[in-house]
Amino acid sequence: MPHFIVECTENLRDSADFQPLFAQVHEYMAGTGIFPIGGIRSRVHWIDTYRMADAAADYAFVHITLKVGHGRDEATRKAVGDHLFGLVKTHFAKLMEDRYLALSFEMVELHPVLNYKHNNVHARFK
Ligand SMILES: O=C(O)C/C(=C\C=C(/O)C(=O)O)C(=O)O
Repeated sequence: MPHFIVECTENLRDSADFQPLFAQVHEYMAGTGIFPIGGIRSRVHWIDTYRMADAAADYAFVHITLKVGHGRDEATRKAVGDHLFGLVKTHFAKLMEDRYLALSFEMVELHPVLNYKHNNVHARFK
């Protein structure tokens, strides 16, 4: 972790290109100096079964959960969240002009004790 976890409706599969967004997210997070690059992971879960609003149009949504370790103060987490949601909004700005789309983002702190890690990627960046 941190985990940048995207839930995205299947109707965006051809138009939402996540790799450029992930590259920006990783670059920013690593650049803050408070997230170890070897722990940053991003992924998309495509959702093929959903209902949105009145289901009367081809609505789409992207919900992102960022899970981070315990201990960073709220001002720090807020600054990170504000920046990341800004990247997300910019990434989807054109699509937002063209179709119905709901974007949302939340940051979740992992439990200070019940959070288990075993990761040999960090050594590569030492
Ligand atoms: O503390 C956490 O679990 C999340 C985290 C970093 C995690 C790793 O580096 C890892 O799983 O190897 C964080 O910095 O928020």
